[in-house]
Amino acid sequence: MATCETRTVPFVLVGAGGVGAALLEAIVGARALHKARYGIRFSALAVCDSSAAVSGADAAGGLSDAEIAALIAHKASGGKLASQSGAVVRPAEQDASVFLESLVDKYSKEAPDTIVVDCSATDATVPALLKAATTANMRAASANKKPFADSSFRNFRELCLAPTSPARVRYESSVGAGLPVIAALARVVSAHDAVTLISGSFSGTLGYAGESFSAVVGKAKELGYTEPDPRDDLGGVDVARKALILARTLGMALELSDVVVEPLYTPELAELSVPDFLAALPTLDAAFAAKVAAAAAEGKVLRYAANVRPPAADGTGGGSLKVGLVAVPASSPLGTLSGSDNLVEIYSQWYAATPLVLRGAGAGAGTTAAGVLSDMVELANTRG
Ligand SMILES: NC(=O)C1=CN([C@@H]2O[C@H](COP(=O)(O)OP(=O)(O)OC[C@H]3O[C@@H](n4cnc5c(N)ncnc54)[C@H](OP(=O)(O)O)[C@@H]3O)[C@@H](O)[C@H]2O)C=CC1
Ligand SMILES: N[C@@H](CC=O)C(=O)O
Repeated sequence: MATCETRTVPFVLVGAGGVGAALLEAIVGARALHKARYGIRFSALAVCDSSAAVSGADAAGGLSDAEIAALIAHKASGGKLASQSGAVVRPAEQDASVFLESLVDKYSKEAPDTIVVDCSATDATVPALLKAATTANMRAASANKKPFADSSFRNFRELCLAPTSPARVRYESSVGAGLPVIAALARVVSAHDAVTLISGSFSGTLGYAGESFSAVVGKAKELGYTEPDPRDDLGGVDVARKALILARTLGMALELSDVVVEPLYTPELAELSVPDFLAALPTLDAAFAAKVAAAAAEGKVLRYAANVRPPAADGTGGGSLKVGLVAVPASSPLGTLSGSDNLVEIYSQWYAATPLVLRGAGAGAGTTAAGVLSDMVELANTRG
């Protein structure tokens, strides 16, 4: 019987919170499948949190599965990686982006086919991801939206739209978590099927928007759906980033400031710290409940919806991005969403009367990590 050699695929993980830990767990759980089906074994060369990087030294130069399990337990108990023995601690005065870029630089020399995986929620990863996207055999996968929605379309173009990029950079979980939204859109784009509209609900947290406001936000936070800073969710910025990422994937040269955003909280609350902000949320309950009741009186429900409208095929109109609260019929596709479900409808030349629809869990550490892992397998399988 022929034996299939197993190829080691090294990676560096930035971010060891809910999604990062779920990813490590999923990688260890998928070892037998990855070996049998793809002939690969992922090896964690380093894992970073906001304080430090820990690296491994098993036969493939990575963390052993026992070390990964201990790291996950340490993070779950609220620990910092800086307290782990052998950790490379980021000096307090060093900018996080410099620390991460120099780490990626080191591995670009020691293990040139490393995949840099971003499961953090910081834009400090931009230089590290750009380095991975533009260095010989390196690759990048990200659940983090910020680098893809940052202030420079130029960065996005270098990360995702350069001719070599589709095989080098994946950011599937940045929109709709594990739902293959970017993959579906990329196929539509590659077939020159002009997209006329992308619409739906792109927030797991705000999918709950029909119930008691503060209780629902608290529940979403407990379930790990909210951003590390939940004001990003409630201010609409998280959905705006997702809309922008979809627009940029279509090639639209837009910035976050081009998105028309309707926040769900008042400007005074924006000034508060996160704990004070969460404590103040019940003050919004009565006004929100009144909106829910007004919609219900017309057989409607409230949803936080997004619309990405590209310019018309004849070049007229600059295109528009809009996210905000809408009242929709309770029986409509958007109206029947529940829990953390997302709905993404893509209208195009070939999906004109009936859109291409992706619907399902749009938040949660497990499904988000699954999307990242699938990105990593694709990157490992598409080496030049
Ligand atoms: N949760 C979800 O449902 C989804 C999340 N995402 C995205 O996934 C990402 C992670 O989300 P989640 O796991 O829930 O968030 P968490 O807050 O649980 O984890 C974030 C992690 O990033 C680390 N981090 C912060 N700054 C840095 C830095 N400078 N260098 C290295 N690591 C850093 C944190 O470190 P420390 O532990 O020290 O604080 C933490 O480990 C986010 O970008 C989010 O938008 C995408 C889709 C769905
Ligand atoms: N905070 C986000 C997480 C996924 O992107 C959400 O609620 O959808």
